[in-house]
Amino acid sequence: MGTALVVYESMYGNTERVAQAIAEGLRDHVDAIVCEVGVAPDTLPDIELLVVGGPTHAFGMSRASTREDAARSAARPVLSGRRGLREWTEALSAPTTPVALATFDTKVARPRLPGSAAHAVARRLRQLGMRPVCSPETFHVQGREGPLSEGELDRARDWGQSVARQWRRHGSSELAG
Ligand SMILES: Cc1cc2nc3c(=O)[nH]c(=O)nc-3n(C[C@H](O)[C@H](O)[C@H](O)COP(=O)(O)O)c2cc1C
Repeated sequence: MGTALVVYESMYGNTERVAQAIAEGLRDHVDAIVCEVGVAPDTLPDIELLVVGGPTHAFGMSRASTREDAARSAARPVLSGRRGLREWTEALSAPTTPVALATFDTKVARPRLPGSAAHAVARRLRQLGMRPVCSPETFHVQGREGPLSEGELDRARDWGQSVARQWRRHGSSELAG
């Protein structure tokens, strides 16, 4: 059984908490490492399952300008101010071995806005040859800086378990096809 890597972007810590909960769920089935996007590797040797998530900013993945906006209003330094999923995936090399994929994002619960960082990053990673095992998933926060809506960490743990189960069911060879 190979290793799973969870890469997250987070300004205020909400997506980071979701990523940690997803990794807990994954670990019922597979070894899982969690990595903040600023220090995520640009190649993926030995990774069989990649789980990627970040906050939805301006209907998609963050940009330098939206991260600056996020930092301006924050009481503490933001976690992923320097590099987001967009910049990481631009630097990422296409894997030479099959990599299964699952993506998630966080969004405000209200108002319900269109757009999704999870869909956007999935599109980019599919272009690098990765194969999604499930649809992108969204977890909700109560306001721009959080907190997470009630029950979202439990849902994230369950989703992590379900991603690992679907990955095992499909098998990496079929996903590579
Ligand atoms: C600049 C900026 C733009 C945002 N745009 C959206 C948006 O288009 N849709 C949405 O649902 N939430 C939006 N949000 C709310 C973020 O999704 C929310 O801050 C995030 O889920 C919190 O996660 P984090 O603590 O990991 O950064 C935006 C937040 C910021 C700071």
